[in-house]
Amino acid sequence: MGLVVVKVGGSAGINYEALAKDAAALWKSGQKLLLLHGGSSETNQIAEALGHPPQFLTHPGGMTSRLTDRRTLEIFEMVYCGLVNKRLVELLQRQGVNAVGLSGLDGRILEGRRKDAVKYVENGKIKIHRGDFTGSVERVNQGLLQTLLDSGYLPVLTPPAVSYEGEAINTDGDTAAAKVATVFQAEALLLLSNVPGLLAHFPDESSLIREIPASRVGAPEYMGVAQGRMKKKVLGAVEAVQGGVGRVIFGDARGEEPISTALKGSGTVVH
Ligand SMILES: Nc1ncnc2c1ncn2[C@@H]1O[C@H](COP(=O)(O)OP(=O)(O)OP(=O)(O)O)[C@@H](O)[C@H]1O
Repeated sequence: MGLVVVKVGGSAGINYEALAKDAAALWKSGQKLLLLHGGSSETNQIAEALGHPPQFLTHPGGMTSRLTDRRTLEIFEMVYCGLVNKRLVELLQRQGVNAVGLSGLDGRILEGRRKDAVKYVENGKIKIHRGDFTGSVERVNQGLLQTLLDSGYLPVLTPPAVSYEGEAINTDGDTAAAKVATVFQAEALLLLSNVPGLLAHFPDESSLIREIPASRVGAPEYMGVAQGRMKKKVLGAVEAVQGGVGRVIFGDARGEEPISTALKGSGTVVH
């Protein structure tokens, strides 16, 4: 059995207990897993509560990202590395799985270039925001992850990543997961979120796209229907399938047995 990489989204509605239960059952049956997670919705809530509300930048291509100044980075770390990561590790430990929670900073697991200056659009004009702590993952410390897996530990990974200069950088979890899956030549990459999969007419859940041929996933008919951050998932899928990952599945993490259900082919399967 090959490795399955599972990215659990951080939008509202994720059933973490069901996810941990399912992961534990699969793990005990011998399925090697590597988990990554997000935390965007809880980060927004806690940033509000702490009086440093989230701000988002819209890039010239239409993609949006969180403006990450130093204070935002600290709040991001509290939620991703603290709250969400330890929640998942605890739930897995309760299920008898020896999970190890690590950020991309630890052991330089997820490494990339810091993008200090970010282009964004405001009132139709392109502007530059400086001093951002963001970047995308270019390298994965596969050796460390393999050592953990070989020793029977289930790695639970989270952003931030680390820059080549050693700074913490906010990075997109979906494309980071795609990078990890590619490096491992994983059997499958699951991108689980609070929707049934890629919807042709978001938010109409009955418009689920069931299957996408790997050669077509980057085409406008699919890229075009993904709005906002869903675009990152489609980009991640393109990278993974082109990089040799067996299949990518966009699945639902709100119900019972979310990993097994996705592996059985519900959701949107890219192969
Ligand atoms: N065509 C589409 N099909 C399905 N979802 C879509 C589509 N277009 C936009 N979305 C939105 O994308 C969201 C999922 O992306 P998002 O990045 O918010 O989630 P996540 O991965 O769960 O969170 P995090 O970034 O914290 O990991 C859905 O909640 C939905 O609102």
